[in-house]
Amino acid sequence: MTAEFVAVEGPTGSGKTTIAGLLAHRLNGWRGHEAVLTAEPTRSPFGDLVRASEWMLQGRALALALAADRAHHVESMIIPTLDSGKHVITDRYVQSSMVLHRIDGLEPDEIWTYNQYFLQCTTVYLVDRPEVIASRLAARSRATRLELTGTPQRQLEYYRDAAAFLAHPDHNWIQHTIDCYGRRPPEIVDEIMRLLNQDRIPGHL
Ligand SMILES: Nc1ncnc2c1ncn2[C@@H]1O[C@H](COP(=O)(O)OP(=O)(O)O)[C@@H](O)[C@H]1O
Ligand SMILES: Cc1cn([C@H]2C[C@H](O)[C@@H](COP(=O)(O)OP(=O)(O)O)O2)c(=O)[nH]c1=O
Repeated sequence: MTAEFVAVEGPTGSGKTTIAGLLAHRLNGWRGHEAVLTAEPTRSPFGDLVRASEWMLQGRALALALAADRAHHVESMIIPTLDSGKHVITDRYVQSSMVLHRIDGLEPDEIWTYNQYFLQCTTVYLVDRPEVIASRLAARSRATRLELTGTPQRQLEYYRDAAAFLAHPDHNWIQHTIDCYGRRPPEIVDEIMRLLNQDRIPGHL
């Protein structure tokens, strides 16, 4: 069995960071492989620069900057970690770009051209009621530019479009949508584990 590459996706405030952390813990040792948790934008100096530049970089410039950060992430961390036999769980990946840079004014086809060559993964989409997500965002002390621009409804809609796009036979990504409404994080992780156990996941292609 090869190590698995799993992305946790969903609107801001849907629980990605919480679930990705718990999932990495549960995947540690699964099928005999350790698990490594990572995130995008990366915690590298370049990822930090991109995150800090979100108010200045917009549209195409931001999408290209995130794609550069992702290229470095895939080449310098994700592939070597999978090659060393460890599962990789990332908090955000290609689908975040498909949603957030669309909110920032780009067409999906353009965003895809910047992302089409990246290593495919198994994607878990977290969805919840827009009002639940909105109430979590309202409780946050800080918001990024894109969080202030795109409503939870719009992010949910664009995530559905991204899932449909990547389900096309030309792309054929393995994707699961988890309805988190009224469920505690450990239950959500149980559901993800059940789905991963069911999959014949190609993992590191
Ligand atoms: N299933 C859940 N039920 C209740 N609260 C949750 C759940 N998942 C996450 N939260 C809480 O919602 C907030 C946003 O979660 P977070 O993981 O930061 O979301 P994201 O990374 O998608 O922005 C946090 O305060 C977290 O504790
Ligand atoms: C991965 C990714 C993130 N982003 C943005 C979304 C957020 O505003 C920011 C990440 O902020 P951060 O606070 O680090 O993460 P999160 O919102 O998941 O808790 O980067 C993009 O614009 N495009 C992308 O492809």
